[in-house]
Amino acid sequence: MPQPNTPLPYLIIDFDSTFTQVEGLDELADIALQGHPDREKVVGEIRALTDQGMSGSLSFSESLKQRLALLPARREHLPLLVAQLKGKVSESIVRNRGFFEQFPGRVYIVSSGFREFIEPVVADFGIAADHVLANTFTFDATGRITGFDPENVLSRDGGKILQLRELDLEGDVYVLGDGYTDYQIREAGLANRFYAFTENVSREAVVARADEVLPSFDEFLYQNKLPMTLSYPKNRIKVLLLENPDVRAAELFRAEGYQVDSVPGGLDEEELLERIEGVSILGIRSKTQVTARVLERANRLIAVGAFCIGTNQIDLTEAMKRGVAVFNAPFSNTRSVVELALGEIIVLARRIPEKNPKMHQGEWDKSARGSFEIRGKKLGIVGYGNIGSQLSVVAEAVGMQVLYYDVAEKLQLGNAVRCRTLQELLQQADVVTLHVDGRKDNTNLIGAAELAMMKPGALLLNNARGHVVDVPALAAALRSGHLGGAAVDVFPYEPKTNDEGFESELRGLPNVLLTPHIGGSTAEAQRNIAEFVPERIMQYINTGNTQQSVNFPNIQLPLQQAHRLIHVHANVPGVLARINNVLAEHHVNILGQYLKTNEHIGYVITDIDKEYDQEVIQALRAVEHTIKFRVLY
Ligand SMILES: NC(=O)c1ccc[n+]([C@@H]2O[C@H](COP(=O)([O-])OP(=O)(O)OC[C@H]3O[C@@H](n4cnc5c(N)ncnc54)[C@H](O)[C@@H]3O)[C@@H](O)[C@H]2O)c1
Ligand SMILES: O=C(O)CC[C@@H](O)C(=O)O
Repeated sequence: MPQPNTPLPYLIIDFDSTFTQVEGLDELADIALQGHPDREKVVGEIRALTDQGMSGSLSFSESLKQRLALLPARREHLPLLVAQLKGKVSESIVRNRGFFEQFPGRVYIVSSGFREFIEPVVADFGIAADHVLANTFTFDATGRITGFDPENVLSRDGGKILQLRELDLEGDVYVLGDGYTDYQIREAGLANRFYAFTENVSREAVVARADEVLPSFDEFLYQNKLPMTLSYPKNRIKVLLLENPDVRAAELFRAEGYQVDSVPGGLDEEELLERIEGVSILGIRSKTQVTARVLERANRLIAVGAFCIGTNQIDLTEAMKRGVAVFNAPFSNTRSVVELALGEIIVLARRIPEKNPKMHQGEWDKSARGSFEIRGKKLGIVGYGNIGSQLSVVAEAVGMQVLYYDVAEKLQLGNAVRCRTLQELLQQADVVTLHVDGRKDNTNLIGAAELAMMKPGALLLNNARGHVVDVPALAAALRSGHLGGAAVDVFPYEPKTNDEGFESELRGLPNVLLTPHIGGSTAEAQRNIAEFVPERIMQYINTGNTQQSVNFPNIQLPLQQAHRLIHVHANVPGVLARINNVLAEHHVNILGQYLKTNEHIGYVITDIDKEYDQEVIQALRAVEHTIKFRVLY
């Protein structure tokens, strides 16, 4: 690791809920009370006492005394506790193990917890026993923990202050902790700074007094320009989620340590322009337009997540040219759309959109007129991609004969028959269903001429994109009775929120089923999407893997013991050579490298074998035609 530029201050680090994610005594209570009939009640009481002691509402020594009195713990419980705590060290501390191993002499663990479990946990990080200042248990002859050594200064109120006085450290002292007793060291003038560590727990009273708040240890290292494993603290990564993706998405981003902001509904361009600065990850669905103007304003944007299939709402080329990777969920809601389409075919074939409102108005209209079975009927699928081809299988299973038309060569599933032209399909199908993508060229793919080619009484479904169908022409074909019905889920203009009204020429027409773009709106699909998209984005941020990005060259380089650099540049000759010259000039050896280009950009992942210094980084950033450069770890 590179050396810090200035002498390192002494770091006084609390153990419970700071070095580890949990309170040692709470964990011990859990172990000691296994099988105890009042386990939950007693553990709850112990936790409450811990909290009161930490926030300063109960004196520390009183809190400790009362907790130990409630605890039927024994010496033989301690190895179990240590093993448990080793698995619960705070994630950012684990991540920066190298820092502790490099500077063990500058770190003290000062804790009101107990040496018996602290010492073995921190030893794994190179922190020696004489840098652990903590209480010690007392035991009776049978091995039961009876209390604590009252001679130890840390068992008293203000114990940490007394301990720091005894230590008498020379030079700067910084305290990192989650409790009031940690802050007291600074208050007593024994530390230059107090950092409230909130990765595991955040106490209002403590945060209010802190010089700085640390959502992670990375943030401390970053602020103090100290060597760290990540190049950038995750808590500085801001996520903006629009259009209500499933809550799981925010949960996953938060669990990764990112800051998450959500705005229900969509934002129009002006509103998004106001919100986009400083955002690293933007999450949208089908409504939000990510335009060139938005991308220009997006000064920190790393990735856009489309929490849906369609990405026609995003200026993909502009995003690519600005080094912003876009990810979507290409098949998380496929099945939901297929099920909706199948339901719609049956519902239209039975003229339910007419019969259902009549029933609600008290009208009994029992008749078979215009109603038919779908068995044996011809289903024409336009766009035989993920949705189209899956619908093909399901429709055959209920006895339909499938025809399909696709501009690309596609694997023909089951007994489906390929049509060589759209016209061929339109002329034969009893039901036409659209599943083409939302590319601009597909605007008005189905207009008056195409509708006229359809069989009299045929049905049309559009669950793809609103602009694919010429809506006035469709309305005319329905009004004239040429078409027997239609189901439409997507519209050229869709309301921004549920508070906005819906206007369309299709309203009130016979046998027309209108739905508010809910093809993919099922619990299963939304959950799948909310897991799929954040996973892809986090993989990109953490490893550079762009597999399944819709606008970046797809690269995956296996992880290895190395430092990883990623570089996005304009696709002009010689950039890779220049990157490698910089590395060679700085005697940096390349362990692995993968470059892939497309018509606009080149994307290269480089693994190097040794510590990089700021000079190499600056030189790489300065390589001509660089769009984005990031050091991952
Ligand atoms: N209603 C909803 O809620 C909802 C949900 C999911 C997806 N969608 C939309 O459904 C559509 C299909 O999704 P998918 O996942 O199957 O996409 P996909 O990319 O897998 O398939 C689209 C297919 O359409 C073909 N195609 C494109 N233009 C064509 C044309 N003019 N004629 C014939 N074939 C053409 C492509 O070659 C491709 O095979 C997309 O527009 C998507 O945005 C809507
Ligand atoms: O949920 C959405 O907003 C869009 C759903 C669908 O059109 C998609 O593209 O996946």
